[in-house]
Amino acid sequence: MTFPFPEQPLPTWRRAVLKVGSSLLTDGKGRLGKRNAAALAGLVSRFRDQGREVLLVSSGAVAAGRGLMAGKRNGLVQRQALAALGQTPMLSLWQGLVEQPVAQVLLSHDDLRNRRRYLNAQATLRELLRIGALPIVNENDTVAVDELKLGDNDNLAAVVATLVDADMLLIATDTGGLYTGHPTRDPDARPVPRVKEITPGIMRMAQGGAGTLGTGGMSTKLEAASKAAAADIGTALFCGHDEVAISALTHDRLRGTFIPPHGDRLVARKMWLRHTPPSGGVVRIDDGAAEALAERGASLLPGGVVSVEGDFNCSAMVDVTCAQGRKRLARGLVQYQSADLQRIAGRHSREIEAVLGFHNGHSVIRREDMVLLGAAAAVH
Ligand SMILES: Nc1ncnc2c1ncn2[C@@H]1O[C@H](COP(=O)(O)OP(=O)(O)O)[C@@H](O)[C@H]1O
Ligand SMILES: N[C@@H](CCC(=O)OP(=O)(O)O)C(=O)O
Repeated sequence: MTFPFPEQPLPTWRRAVLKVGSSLLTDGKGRLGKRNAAALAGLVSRFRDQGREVLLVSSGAVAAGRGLMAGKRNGLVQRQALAALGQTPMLSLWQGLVEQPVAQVLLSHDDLRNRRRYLNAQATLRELLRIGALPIVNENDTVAVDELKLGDNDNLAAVVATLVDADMLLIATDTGGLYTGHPTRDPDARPVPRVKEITPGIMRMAQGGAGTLGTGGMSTKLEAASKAAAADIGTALFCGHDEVAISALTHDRLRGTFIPPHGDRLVARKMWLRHTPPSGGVVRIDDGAAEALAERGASLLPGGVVSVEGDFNCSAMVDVTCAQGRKRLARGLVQYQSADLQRIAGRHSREIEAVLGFHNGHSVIRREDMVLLGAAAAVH
């Protein structure tokens, strides 16, 4: 019996990388299975309805390839062939479960070491998010020989999170999160809900590698969390087959392990936002939006905008105030210039493109581009 994880609040985020490993995508016979993927695809869709962006890092190509061929094939070149065979079935599995179009992105170490290719990968991923596709990233196993391998998809997910400037790394596992010892083999193993820092002692808790299908297991998840924390991205480990844990995430609650970011980047960014010169522009918002900003740390959506004052460009620093009066609630960088913002004020985010003929994202001011002022700042 494994002990359950307590529920805890999870810092709100706007763009996340969700990593799903082979063990969650295969059935008992090692074939590609739909059950867990369906619940996780549902989670991706709910995040999208909430106006958040998600990229998927999905394993399962080798397992899917193995499911198609009889006999054992474990050498490098055989795994590469299995990955090539299984890549399309893995992608089709996801495409059958989400409404948005899925986009296949295969990366290798070389792509990320070369600055031009790194920037190209970054631009493509951002464009895919902008047009509403679901990027599904996997290692390009077919060309990645051992010394050029990124290694495993947990570490790849941390690299992708940094690449797209995500503010959360969500790693689904086949167990509840990190335990003090192996969850099924060690009867004394207890849940670890929060890890402040990945020390050698914490690494020792993760024993052995993954099962026969994956390459990761818990130790690569901790390595990935450590990389993400250094890039100021928090990591949440949760059970990818526990419906309650999955649904909790849509309310920014975690049943699993949280590894917080180191925090320096956020502090520096908030400082910078606080001191960026104003453009003179004012965005007035209704009470619901004011509450969402202060209580839930949400981005400002066009639906909450009541009126706009002043002439400003996209990316200008504006004051966010109540609908009446001059009380300043926040300041932030706008995604739309004043004339466009006037036209989308009060509208739903999904109407933006129809009204303006283009789309700069769901938000008027993204969470990471905003700093709360006065009493509201005390909450977030
Ligand atoms: N301390 C630990 N806490 C949790 N899981 C651990 C620990 N040590 C080893 N493990 C193993 O790691 C597995 C989690 O990785 P898993 O989700 O299978 O990986 P992948 O995503 O690579 O398929 C657990 O099921 C367990 O077998
Ligand atoms: N690229 C491989 C997965 C490698 C991997 O890291 O697997 P896992 O440990 O299950 O996340 C594949 O698609 O099968």
